[in-house]
Amino acid sequence: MRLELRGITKRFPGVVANDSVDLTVEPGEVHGLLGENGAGKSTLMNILYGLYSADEGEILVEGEPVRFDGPGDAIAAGIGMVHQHFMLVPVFTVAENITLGVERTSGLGRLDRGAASRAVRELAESSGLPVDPDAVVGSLPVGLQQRVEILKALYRDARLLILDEPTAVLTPQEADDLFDAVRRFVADGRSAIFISHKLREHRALVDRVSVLRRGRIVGTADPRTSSEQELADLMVGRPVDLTVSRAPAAPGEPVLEVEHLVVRDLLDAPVVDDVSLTVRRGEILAVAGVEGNGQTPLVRAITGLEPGFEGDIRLGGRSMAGLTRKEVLRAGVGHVPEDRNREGLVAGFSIAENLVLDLWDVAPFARRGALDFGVIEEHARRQVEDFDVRTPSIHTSAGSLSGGNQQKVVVAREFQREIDLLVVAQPTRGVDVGSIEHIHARLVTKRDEGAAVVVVSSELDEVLALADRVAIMFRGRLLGPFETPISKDAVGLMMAGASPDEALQKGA
Ligand SMILES: Nc1ncnc2c1ncn2[C@@H]1O[C@H](COP(=O)(O)OP(=O)(O)OP(=O)(O)O)[C@@H](O)[C@H]1O
Repeated sequence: MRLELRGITKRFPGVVANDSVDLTVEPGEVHGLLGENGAGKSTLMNILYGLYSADEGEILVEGEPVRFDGPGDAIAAGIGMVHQHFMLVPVFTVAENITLGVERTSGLGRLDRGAASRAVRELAESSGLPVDPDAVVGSLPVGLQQRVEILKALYRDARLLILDEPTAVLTPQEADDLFDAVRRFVADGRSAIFISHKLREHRALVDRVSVLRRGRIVGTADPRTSSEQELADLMVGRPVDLTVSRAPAAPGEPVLEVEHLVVRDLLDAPVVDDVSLTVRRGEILAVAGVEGNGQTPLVRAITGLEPGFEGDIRLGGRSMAGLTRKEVLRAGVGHVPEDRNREGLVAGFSIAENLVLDLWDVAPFARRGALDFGVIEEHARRQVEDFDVRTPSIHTSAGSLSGGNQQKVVVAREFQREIDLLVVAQPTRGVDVGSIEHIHARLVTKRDEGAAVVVVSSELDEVLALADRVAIMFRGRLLGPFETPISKDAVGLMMAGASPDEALQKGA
C-alpha cells in the first residue's frame, strides 16, 4: 500500500473539517477526491503534506507510520504537491525552480547552473514532460508552470503526487496534457491523488474516487462505471439537477454599449482590439474564449478598472469614460471578478463585512453616517443561507473559508445589489456542481428581473448553458455575437482561432 490514512480528524473553530477519514492509495493508482465546497478535501491534503497536523489519526506510507511536522518531512517521505496557486519563483528559471533547495554544487562549492540545467533537461525528456530548463518561469503559460511543479516533485523523487484542483486554471488542451503527464507519472508504479469539481475529469483520469461529505468519507466508486449523475448525487446526498431550465430571453432596451473599444498593454499592443457590442435588458451575453485572449481587460474596462481605454463604453446611454471604479459600480454595475482573492474579497474581514464591502456607507447598512450592525448581520445571515455558504458563523473571516465558499460570498454580494448590468467572470470556478446549478439559476433570475448580463467563461458547458447570445474572443478581437442555439463544436473551433464561416460550417 502506497498510502493509508486511518481515522484522520481535524477540527477548526466551529467545524470538524475531517471526521475519522480512512483512505488508501495503491501503487500505480490515480485516486480521485470529490466533495462539495467545504467538505474537507484541501484540509485532508494539507495534513498529508505536513502543512496542518491532524488532531487524531495516523498516516502510513509504504506501511510505515509517519509523522509530518512540515512539508519537508512529507517531501522526505516521497510526497509531492502541485498547489492551486503555484509556489514557484517567477523570476527564476525552470531549472532553478526545480532544483531550489536541493542544489548540487560544483567542487568549489559554487552553484553549478549548467549541471542543473542539464539534469532538468534529462529529467524532462525521460519523464515525457518537455520544458525548456532555461526559460524564466514567469514567462511560461500556466500549463507549463504546472508541468514545472510536477517535475519539481519528480526531482525530489516523489512517489505520491497530490494535485489540488489543478485544472481550474487550465485550458481544455492544457488539461488533456496534464492528464497525460499524470498517467505517465503513475505508469511506473507511482501514485497520485487528484482533486477536481469536474465529474468528467474524474471519469477521464482516475481509477477510484472517494467522496467526502461534510468531513466524512461517504463512499468510494469506480468513476468509469458510475455516471456523472450518480457521482453528483453521492457527493451532495440528494438528487441534483445538473441542467439549468430557463425561458427564452425577452430583451429590452440596450443597457451596455461598447463601441470600438481598444485596451493596450504596457507595451502599447492592443489586447482588446476594436471591440463593439451591445447588451440589452433581459438577456445574457456569454463571452467564450481561452483565457488570455482579451476577456480580462474587456471586463476590466467595462467595470471601471481600466480607465485608460480608447473608444467608448456607455451605460444606459451615459458614457463611462473618465469615471472611477466606485462611480461605475454606483452607476448600476455588479461585477464578479475572476480573481476573487485580489479583487473580490478582503481575507481578513468577516463574511458579514465582505457582503457589504462597497455598500457599508449607504442605506440600509448605514444611517446618518453610522453603521447599522443589526441590518448588516441580518443581511449576512440571509445571504449565507441563500447561497449555502458553508461556514461556522457570519463572523468567520473570509480567508478561512474553503475556496468554493469564498466564491459564493463574492457572487452573493454582487447578485443582491440594485443593478442594471451584471458582469461575471468565471463565476463558478472552484464551485461544486450543486452550487453551480444554484448560481446559474440566479443568473437567469437576474436576467428575468431585467438586468443585462455578461458572462465571461472559459468553460464551454457554462457558456452554452447560459447564453442567449454567444461571442468569442480570440487574440483581442470579438467574433459574433451569435444567436443560440449554436453548436458546441463551432464555438470550440472559434475559441481555437477558426473563422466564423469555417467554424459554423465544420461545427454544424
Ligand atoms: N485555516 C482554517 N481555519 C479555519 N477553518 C478552516 C481553515 N481551513 C479550512 N477551514 C474550514 O474547514 C472546512 C473544510 O475546508 P476545505 O478547504 O478543506 O474544503 P474543500 O473540500 O477543500 O472545499 P473547496 O472545494 O471549496 O476547495 C471548511 O468549513 C473551512 O471553512
